[in-house]
Amino acid sequence: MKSNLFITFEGPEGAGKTTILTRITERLRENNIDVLATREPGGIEIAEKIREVILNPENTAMDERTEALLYAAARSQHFFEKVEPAMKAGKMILCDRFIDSSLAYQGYARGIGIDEVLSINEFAIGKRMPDLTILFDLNPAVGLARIHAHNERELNRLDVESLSFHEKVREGYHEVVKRYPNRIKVVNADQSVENVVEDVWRLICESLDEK
Ligand SMILES: Nc1ncnc2c1ncn2[C@@H]1O[C@H](COP(=O)(O)OP(=O)(O)OP(=O)(O)O)[C@@H](O)[C@H]1O
Ligand SMILES: Cc1cn([C@H]2C[C@H](O)[C@@H](COP(=O)(O)O)O2)c(=O)[nH]c1=O
Repeated sequence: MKSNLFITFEGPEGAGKTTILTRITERLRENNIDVLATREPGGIEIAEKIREVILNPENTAMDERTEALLYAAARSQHFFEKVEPAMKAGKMILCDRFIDSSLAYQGYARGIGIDEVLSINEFAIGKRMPDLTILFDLNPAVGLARIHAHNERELNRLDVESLSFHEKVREGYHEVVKRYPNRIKVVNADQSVENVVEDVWRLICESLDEK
């Protein structure tokens, strides 16, 4: 069975993407599937440097178009340096965020426009889209409360946006789902970690069966 699927995890802050990605990676490896787990923005040196610029809370003057272009630049470097070669080597890719984050955050919530942000991303990565995207759907207030309660990482420039911004991000994701109903599968992220892992595992197995 071919297992070199490109799978992305999407959703608002604190939805559990990183937690579940780690658990699913372990389970895939136990099943002898060769997996590359990576993240955006970042995943390689140049893109991690761009991440520091985008997410630094001191960069309050950053224009929203600059922000969208920096995410697209980091994506281009990460995709061609790391993701595509790994896919060609037969690996399954699990990527924590990808293009749909840009469509929801910059395109919809920032108000640049989903089509406009799509077009700069088409310049960055061509028409390469994931085989499967899992949207971790959650009330953003719940996700933000998780981040504040656990206090595991510093808050970044996007985390500290208003609750209404994060509510728009969620709406933005649902607009993006309407555009790509076959690719994006929605999971209820407001349940136990175990239940979310099982829902995500089932979706990945279904995609593998279809391949
Ligand atoms: N299903 C869950 N129920 C309760 N808490 C959870 C659940 N999933 C993850 N968490 C906790 O919520 C916090 C955020 O989780 P995680 O970092 O995985 O989210 P994320 O979606 O990757 O967030 P971000 O995009 O903001 O980095 C962590 O402390 C994690 O332990
Ligand atoms: C890829 C991408 C990300 N973002 C935002 C979403 C988050 O607020 C941060 C990344 O932080 P995380 O802890 O790694 O989830 O960046 C965005 O606005 N647009 C994008 O394309």
